[in-house]
Amino acid sequence: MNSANPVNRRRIQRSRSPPTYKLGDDDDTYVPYVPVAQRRQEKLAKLSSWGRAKNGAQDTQREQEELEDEAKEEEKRREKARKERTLLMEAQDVHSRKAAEDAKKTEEQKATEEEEEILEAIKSRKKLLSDLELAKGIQYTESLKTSWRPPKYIRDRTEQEHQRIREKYAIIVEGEDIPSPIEHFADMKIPQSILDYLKSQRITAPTPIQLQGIPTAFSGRDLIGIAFTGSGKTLAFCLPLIMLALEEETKVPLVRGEGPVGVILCPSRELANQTYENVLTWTSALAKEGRYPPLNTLLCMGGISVSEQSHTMSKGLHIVVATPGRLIDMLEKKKFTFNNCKYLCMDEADRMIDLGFEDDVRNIMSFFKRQRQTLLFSATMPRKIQDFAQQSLIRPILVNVGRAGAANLDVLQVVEYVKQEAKMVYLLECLQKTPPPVIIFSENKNEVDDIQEYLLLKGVEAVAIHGSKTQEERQYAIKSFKSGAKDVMVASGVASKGLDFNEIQHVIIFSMPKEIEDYVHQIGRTGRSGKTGIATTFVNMNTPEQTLLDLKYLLMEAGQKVPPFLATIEDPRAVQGGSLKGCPVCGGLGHGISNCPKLEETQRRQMASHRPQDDGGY
Ligand SMILES: Nc1ncnc2c1ncn2[C@@H]1O[C@H](COP(=O)(O)OP(=O)(O)OP(=O)(O)O)[C@@H](O)[C@H]1O
Repeated sequence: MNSANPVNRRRIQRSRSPPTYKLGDDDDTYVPYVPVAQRRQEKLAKLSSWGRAKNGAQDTQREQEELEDEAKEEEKRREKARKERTLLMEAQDVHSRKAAEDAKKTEEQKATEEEEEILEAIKSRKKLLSDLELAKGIQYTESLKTSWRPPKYIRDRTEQEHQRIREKYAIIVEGEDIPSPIEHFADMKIPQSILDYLKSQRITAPTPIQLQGIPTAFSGRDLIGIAFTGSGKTLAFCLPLIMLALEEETKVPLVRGEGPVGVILCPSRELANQTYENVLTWTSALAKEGRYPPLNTLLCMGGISVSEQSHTMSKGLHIVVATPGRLIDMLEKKKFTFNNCKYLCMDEADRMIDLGFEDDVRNIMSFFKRQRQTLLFSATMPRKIQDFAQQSLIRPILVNVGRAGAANLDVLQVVEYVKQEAKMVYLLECLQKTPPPVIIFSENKNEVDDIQEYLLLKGVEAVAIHGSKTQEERQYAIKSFKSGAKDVMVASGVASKGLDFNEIQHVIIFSMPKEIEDYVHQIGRTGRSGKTGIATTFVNMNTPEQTLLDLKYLLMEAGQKVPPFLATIEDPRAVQGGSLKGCPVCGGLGHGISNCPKLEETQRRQMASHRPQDDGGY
C-alpha cells in the first residue's frame, strides 16, 4: 500500500502541482507547499475512490483516523500560531504602551533629576559661615544667652495656648523650643519711651511677624522671618538690636574704637539709609526719656564720605547699618572691628545670600571673633534658600506669615494688556486712577528716563531713580518724593526692595519684571501697614509666557481677578501631566526649577562674573 507512504503521496502531489520556481538543478527533491485543506480534500477524494474499490473497511478506517489526527495536529498548530500571534501582538502593544509611558516618564524623570541636581547644588553650597569658622570647623550649638524673659503670666501659658495665638495670626513656626508669641508691646518689656514713640506713629499693637519675631530675637535665637511686604519687619529686627546695644552700654559703656554691638546688612543704599533713619528715630526716642544712655549708630555705605562720619566714629559704636561693599572696606581698613559684635541681621536676606552677595556675606562673617546671633528677614524667601540659610544658623526658628513670596492681600492687583507703543499714552490715563503719590516701575534704566521725561513734558511732577544716577540724584529723588514735593517717582528695581514711602496710593508696573519675586516687592510699595492700595501692571506680547503664568497663579492665590487673556494661558506642565508645584528656587508658581528665570539670571551673572552693583549696594 504505497499510497499511504508519505513519499509516494508527495510524488503524487508533485505531479499534480508543478513547482512555480526551481531552486537549483540539484534540487530534484523539492516539493511545493500544498495547503492542508487542499491536501485533505484530495486525500478524502482518493480514499473514497479507494474505499469504493476494494481495500475494505479496515484500511479506510485507518486512513480516516490518520486524517483526523492530521486535522487535529493542524488545528493545534493553528491554535498555537493564533496564540503566538496574540502574545506577540500583546507584547508589541505592551511594548509600545511602555515606550509611550517611558517617553513621558523620561520627560518627567528628566525634570525630576534635573531638579534634584540643582537642589543638590544649592544644598552643597558652602555654608554661610566665615572662612575661619569653616576652616577650623567651629560649630556653635547653643544660642546666645540673654537676660530677657517674657512676663510670668506668658511664661505660664501652655504650648497649646501659644499655638492658638499663632494660629489666630496665621503664624507658622518651625524650630526647637520656640519662644512664646506676645500680643502686646508692653509685655515685651520695651522701654516706655519707645512705646510712646511707636504710639505717636500709630503703632500700637505688634503685627504678626513682630509678635513672634521680637520675642524670638529678644531670646537670643537665630531667626528667619518671612512676612508680607509692609508688615513691619524693620521694627522686628531693629528693636532687638537696640535693646541688646542698650544692655551692653548699660553694663559697660563703650568708648571710642569699641563696638559695634550689632550690624544690619541691606542690599541697597536706599534701604540702608531708610533703616538707618528708622534706627535713629527709635534710639533718639529712647534717649529722650533721660533714663537711658544715647546709642551711637553708623550708616556705612558707598556714596557717603567717611570723613563726614568722623563725629560718629569718635565715640563707641553701637549699631552699624551697612551695605556689604562699604562695610568690607571699612572692616579691612580697620575703621572699626567686629571683635565684640554679637548681632548680624540681613534685610531682604534672600537677595543678600542669593545673588552675588553671598561671598561678601561670608567675608563679613569672617570679621566676627565670637559667636553671634544671626537673623534673616524677607518677604520672599523660597524654601530652598530657607533650607540653605538654616544650615548656617544655630537652632534657628523659622517664623512665617503667609506663603513666602505671596503678594500682600491689601493690594488690589490689576493686570492690563497694553501694546508696547500705547504704554506711554495709557500711562497718563492710568495716573488718573488715584491721587498721588504714585510709583512707576520699569525694568530698564533708559525707559525710566524716558518715562520721566515724558511725564515732565506732560506737566507731571516726576522724579526718577535708578542705578546709574549719582548718589545726590538718588537722594534728591527719594527725599522730594517722600516729602510730597513730587507726585510721581519713576524707578528701576532699586526702589522696590523694602523702601517704605508714605501712603503710596498706586503702583504702576510699566514693564513686568521677569522674576515674580520682583513683582511682589514692587506691588508691595503700596498696601503697607494695613492700608489698601492699587497695583496696575502692563503686560503684552513682549512679556514671557512663563512670567504671565507666574502672575496668573499669584493672582489666583491672592483671590484677585484674573483677566481673560491670562486665564487662557495654559500651563505646559498641566498639559504634559507633570507636577504643578512651584519653583523651590524663586517661589514662582507657574514653573518648575528647570526653567527658573532666577537661576538663569544667576548663571548669567556668574558667567559674566559680574557683581550686582546695578543698584548701588556698594
Ligand atoms: N505694629 C505696627 N502697626 C502699624 N504699623 C506698623 C507696625 N509696625 C510697622 N508699621 C509701619 O508699617 C510700615 C511698613 O513697615 P516695614 O517697612 O518695616 O515693612 P516691611 O515688612 O519691612 O516691608 P518690605 O518687605 O517691603 O520691606 C512702616 O511705615 C512702619 O512704620
